[in-house]
Amino acid sequence: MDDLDLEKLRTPLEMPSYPEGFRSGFACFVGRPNVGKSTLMNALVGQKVAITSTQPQTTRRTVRGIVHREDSQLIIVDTPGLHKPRTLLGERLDSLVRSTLVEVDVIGFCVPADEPIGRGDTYIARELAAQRDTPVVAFVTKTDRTDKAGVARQLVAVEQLGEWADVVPVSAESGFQVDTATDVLCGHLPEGPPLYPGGDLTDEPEEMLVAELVREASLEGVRDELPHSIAVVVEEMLPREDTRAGREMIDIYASLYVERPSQKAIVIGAKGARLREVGSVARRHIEALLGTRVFLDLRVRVAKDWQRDPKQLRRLGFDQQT
Ligand SMILES: Nc1nc2c(ncn2[C@@H]2O[C@H](COP(=O)(O)OP(=O)(O)OP(=O)(O)O)[C@@H](O)[C@H]2O)c(=O)[nH]1
Repeated sequence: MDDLDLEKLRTPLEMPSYPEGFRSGFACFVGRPNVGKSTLMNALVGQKVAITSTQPQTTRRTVRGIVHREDSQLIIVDTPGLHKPRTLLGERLDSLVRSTLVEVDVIGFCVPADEPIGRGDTYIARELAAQRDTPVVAFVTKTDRTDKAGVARQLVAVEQLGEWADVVPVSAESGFQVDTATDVLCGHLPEGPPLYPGGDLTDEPEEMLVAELVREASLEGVRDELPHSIAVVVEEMLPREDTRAGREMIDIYASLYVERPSQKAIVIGAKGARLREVGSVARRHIEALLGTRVFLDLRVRVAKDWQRDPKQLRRLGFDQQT
């Protein structure tokens, strides 16, 4: 698991030259679960680097997406939804979010256009008011889900929630204002050289991205309580020659951890049908990500109550988040 040390990452790359007035720095999106933070980050970066799901609270990791512009470089840190902690895992996520907030250059506060503002939003707005030194841009997300009047009403409501550097309506789905969102965030970055090489879209290790794609596939269509109980660990990624096709391929061995035997049965499905489906969906996404053929071996294991057990959390890679 990635320990977030933005200061270390601020060390500029040895770049031969970069335009005068170049801006670079870090942004993060906050908002209650399911408001579209990960989807917005993916839209800005132009590639799927954070997993998204219709289930709330699916984002557990800090994934960085990098947006490259002629005149700026925006590094996006994806945070889990800021929410009141319920489990040990929840507490660790919350402290991760808080430590991220003070280290970034600009914060994007997401509120969906199609839902009334609720207690979750006002709770977060209050937390953000405490970040006086970091500019906050409020994004009214998912504008495609309502009409113009609805968006306008939400813009006014969000204005009244706090003091924002800007308020920007955006739809990651239709692409509406996605470029503007980048412009506005980049406008709040300090002047400085690029921090990452040109082509990189994320600095997340490949194993982590692969694990997230498996987890995303495993969440499709499962009941509400299961998503929080699944963790995925990639055990091995072994490149080898595909002798029949005469090109490289990768064998990937991954474990899906659940908390109880009953959950294991759900994930595997009747005669293994669900797990096979999860494997084939995940494999397609992983092949697209890695640009090579993949053999994917998935095992489902039970790690009893891992969300509440510090030792299990450590084993599953959640220890460095605090
Ligand atoms: N129609 C529409 N749906 C969207 C848009 N952005 C996100 N969604 C959907 O909203 C759901 C939640 O999106 P996520 O990006 O996972 O939300 P999140 O805020 O990162 O969620 P957590 O990980 O729970 O914090 C998914 O089903 C997305 O497809 C949008 O612009 N338009």
